[in-house]
Amino acid sequence: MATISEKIFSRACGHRAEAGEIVEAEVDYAMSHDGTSVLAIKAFGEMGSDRVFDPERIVIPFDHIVPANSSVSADLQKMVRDWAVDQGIIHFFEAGEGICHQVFPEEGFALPGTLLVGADSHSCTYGAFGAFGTGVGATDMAEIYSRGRLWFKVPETIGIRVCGRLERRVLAKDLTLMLVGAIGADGATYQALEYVGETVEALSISGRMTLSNMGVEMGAKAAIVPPDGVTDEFLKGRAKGAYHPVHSDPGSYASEMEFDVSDLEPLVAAPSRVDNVRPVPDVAGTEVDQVFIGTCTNGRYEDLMVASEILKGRKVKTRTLVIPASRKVLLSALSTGIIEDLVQAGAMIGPPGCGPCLGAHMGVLAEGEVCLSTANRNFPGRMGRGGLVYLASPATAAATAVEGVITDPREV
Ligand SMILES: CC(C)[C@H](C(=O)O)[C@@H](O)C(=O)O
Ligand code: SF4
Repeated sequence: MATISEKIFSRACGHRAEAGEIVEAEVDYAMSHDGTSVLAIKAFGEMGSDRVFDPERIVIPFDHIVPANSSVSADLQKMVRDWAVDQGIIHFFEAGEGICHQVFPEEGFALPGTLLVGADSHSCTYGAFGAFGTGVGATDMAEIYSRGRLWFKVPETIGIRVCGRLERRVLAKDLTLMLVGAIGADGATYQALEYVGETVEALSISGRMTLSNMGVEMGAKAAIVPPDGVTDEFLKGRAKGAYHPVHSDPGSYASEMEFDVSDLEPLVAAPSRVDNVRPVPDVAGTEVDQVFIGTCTNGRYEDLMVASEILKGRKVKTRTLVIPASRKVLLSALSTGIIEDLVQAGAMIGPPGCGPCLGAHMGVLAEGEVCLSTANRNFPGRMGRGGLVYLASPATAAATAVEGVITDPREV
C-alpha cells in the first residue's frame, strides 16, 4: 500500500520508500529562476563544483524581475545568463517567456510520476500534473546542480476529497482559498496533499494548477492531483518524454478530509494572512487602490478570459494591472481579442513574469494602499512596504476593478 508520493520516491531512490523515511533521490528536472539561480550558482562554486550533473535536466526561466529594473539586477541576470551558456543549459527561457511555474509545465517538463524540484516555493504547482513538485533553497539547488540528487523526508499524505459543483463565477481560486482557510497556513506542514473527488476531476489544468500552487501556503511539501485523461490531453504533443503515472492505493493516506463546494461563495484572503479567509459579501464595498490580475496562481488564459468577460465594454474605476503568466498566454489572449478588451476597459498590460507579486517592481504599493490581487501571498509588505493585499479569484478581481471597491462577481 503506497501513496503517489511514496511511489514517486521509491522509483527516484531505488528502493521502497515509506512516509517518514529520509531518502536520497534522483531528481528528474530541476528549476531555478533569475532570482534563486544567483545564490545557487554562488553555492555551486563554493562547493567546489565545476560542471552541472546534466545540462539538459536544469530549466532556467527568467521571470522574477523582468525586464531588469536596475543595474544591480541587470548585472546579476547577466551573470546567470553567462553561467547558463558556459554550462550548456539548453532549457533557458529569457525574460518575456513567462513565470517559471507556467513555462515549466507549458514546455512539457511537468510529467506524472516524476520528482521535480525548483528553487522556488511554488514548485508545488507541478503537483497539478501528478508529479511530486517541491521547492528547495538555493544551497539545496546547488547540490542538485552538481549531483542531480538530494535528500528528502518522504511525507505522509492528507487526502482531500472535494465534491459538489462550483456555482457560476465561483472558481478554482475560491475552492483553494476555502481549503487554505479550513486547513490553516501551517495545517499541512511537511505533508503531501492529494486532491481527489468529482470537483477536482472536473477542474481544467488551469484550475488544478491554481489549486496545487497554493499547497505551500498550508505548509505542504507537495499538492498533488492524480493524473487522468485531462492531464494526458494537456501533455499531448508537449511532454518532454514518456511518462509513467502513479496513483495512491486505497487506504494509504495518513488522514482524510472532505469538503462540499455546492454552496461555496466567492472568497478573499484578507490582509495580512493567507488563511484570513472571508466571503466576498463580508468585505464588499472595501475601497481598493489597485487590482492585479496575474501570477503563477491566476495569470493563465482562462483567468484572463474570466476577467475580460466582466470587463468587456466597461471601464475600470481603479488602477488595474494585468500580467499574462507567459508569452503563450499573452499570444492566445491577443489572438482572441481578450487583451484588446482589457486595454479598452482601462487595464495596463505588463510583460509576462511575476510583476509586483513579490513587491519587486512594476506595480508596488504605497504605504497604506490596498490591492486586490489574484496572487497567493498577502503577508505584510509582500507587495510593497505598508501595502495591504486581498487575495481573490480573477472574477472577483475584475468585478472589483469595475466598481473600484471589493465586489461580488455574481453581482456584475
Ligand atoms: C523569490 C522566490 C524565492 C520566492 C519563492 O520561493 O516563493 C518567490 O517566488 C515568492 O513567491 O515569494
Ligand atoms: S508569480 Fe509570485 S508567487 Fe509565483 S513565482 Fe513569481 S513571485 Fe513567486
